[in-house]
Amino acid sequence: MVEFDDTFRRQLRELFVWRRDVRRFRNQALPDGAMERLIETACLSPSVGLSQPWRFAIVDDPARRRAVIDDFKACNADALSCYSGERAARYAALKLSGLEQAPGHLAVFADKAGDIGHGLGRATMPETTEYSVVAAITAMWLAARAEGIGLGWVSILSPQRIHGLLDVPASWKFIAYLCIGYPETECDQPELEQAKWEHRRDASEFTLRR
Ligand SMILES: Cc1cc2c(cc1C)N(C[C@H](O)[C@H](O)[C@H](O)COP(=O)(O)O)c1[nH]c(=O)[nH]c(=O)c1N2
Repeated sequence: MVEFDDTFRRQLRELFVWRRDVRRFRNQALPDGAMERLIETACLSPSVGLSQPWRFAIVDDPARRRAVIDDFKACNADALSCYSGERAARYAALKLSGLEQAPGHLAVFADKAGDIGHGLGRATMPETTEYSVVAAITAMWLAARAEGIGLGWVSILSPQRIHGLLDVPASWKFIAYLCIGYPETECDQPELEQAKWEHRRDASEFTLRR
């Protein structure tokens, strides 16, 4: 039995406050085993029916990394073309991935065909497979920050192209591409808020009582 005290709870709260989506990385390699440790922690996450549907591809191959960066550039140019005027100028000024600098590249998938868990909880809500993988990514995000390691989620990518260029099983659905490394700076405010793209709102704005 483990008990958590007030000091721990305060620190845990600080961890939530200081976790950031990181796009700017220092030129410093990750220590040996860090990526594997983060994956192990992610695998402690809840999953529907204990299905453990998370699948990981550590991307070290320079040609594959380059292809991911090229895909990001193409998708980001397409995204920019959807905005106009001042919003387009703001979008163009944002840094939306640290793919070029991050020492660690990790693609995360959900196995839609795995029979671990025997289908429990998924019959009426098959999307709970993907939800479980997102829960694991959130755990990894926080575990990384607790070690001073930054994680940045890149979704400005073509799932089909990423799937193809990483040559993973057909049943794996692409969920996230993560950049992992040491952040240039630490901050308690989201970068998109600093850039005045969007601001954080109070929890009461998102909560109904019924
Ligand atoms: C599913 C999903 C997908 C993305 C993101 C997040 C999540 C949850 N975020 C990061 C996102 O912009 C960031 O979380 C918010 O701006 C809040 O900032 P903090 O995470 O609190 O620093 C993100 N950021 C970015 O620069 N490029 C991207 O492609 C994405 N994609």
